Amino acid sequence: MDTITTTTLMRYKREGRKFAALTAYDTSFAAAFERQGVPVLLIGDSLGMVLQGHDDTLKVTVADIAYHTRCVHKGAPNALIVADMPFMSYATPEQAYANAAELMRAGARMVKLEGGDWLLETVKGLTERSVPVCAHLGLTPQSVHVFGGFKVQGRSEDAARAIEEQALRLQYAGAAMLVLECVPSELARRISERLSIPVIGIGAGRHTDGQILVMHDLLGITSGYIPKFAKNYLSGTGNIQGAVAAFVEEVEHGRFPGPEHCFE
Ligand SMILES: Nc1nc(=O)c2c([nH]1)NC[C@@H]1CN(c3ccc(C(=O)N[C@@H](CCC(=O)O)C(=O)O)cc3)CN21
Ligand SMILES: CC(C)C(=O)C(=O)O
Ligand SMILES: [Mg+2]
Repeated sequence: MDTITTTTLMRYKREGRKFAALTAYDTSFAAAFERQGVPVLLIGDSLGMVLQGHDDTLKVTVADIAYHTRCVHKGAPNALIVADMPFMSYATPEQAYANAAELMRAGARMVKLEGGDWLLETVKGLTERSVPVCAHLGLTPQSVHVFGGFKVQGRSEDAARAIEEQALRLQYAGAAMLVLECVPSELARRISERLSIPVIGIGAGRHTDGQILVMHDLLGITSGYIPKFAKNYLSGTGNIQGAVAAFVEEVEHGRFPGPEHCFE
């Protein structure tokens, strides 16, 4: 795989070429994902749930993400490696700068932050200081206790408009990419059309530029409640390489997600 940069993804977007993304936490899976042509790998703070067994993502530390970023970096030298900034690690711009530096030194090439307008100064400041930023709107799991559960966001007209306007302002502040999680498909379609930066969806319908899944959901080994947007690709293929290849293929051809994985 050629080295993937934000320029590559901007070109995919202009060409209308859909792309796959996966979470990754270790060298061996990262290498397998890169080999199957997954251009974007996220060291997600979902690791607090799928690796550490917590019931939310709030207990994850910068050291945890840095450790797993080092592991993924070794396995996937060419993928665009995005590291989640954990809960409260970007509460002020200064904290964000120090913690983003640690993740970049661990091998990240972009950091992801959850939130809207309150983050505009931080996004601008990080970008000016040479750290590419991916914004994350909609169901932002670090806010689960504010939302009162992992609930679809942007269902009302007002809430949808607020998310759309925040997406535009985040792009204007310098965000290089956007993750939209658990929002109605129509809202995600509108935002993906209005933004020039790549938009990656999870539970956000089929019209975003990219699609991301937590790798454990792709392999069907998530314990407990499985989100509606997840799809087990291992059951249909029988081996991990085949599962990843099937996911990439379905995303690139617009066959994933299907209506059963979306919120209307
Ligand atoms: N295995 C796993 N997959 C994920 O996608 C994921 C994690 N863990 N951990 C971190 C966050 C938490 N996420 C979640 C967790 C649950 C739902 C969920 O239960 N959603 C309901 C929506 C209910 C509604 O408001 O209609 C669903 O039916 O999927 C969504 C996202 C996404 N992330
Ligand atoms: C689900 C993705 C977008 C994420 O933020 C994570 O894995 O932590
Ligand atoms: Mg996350």
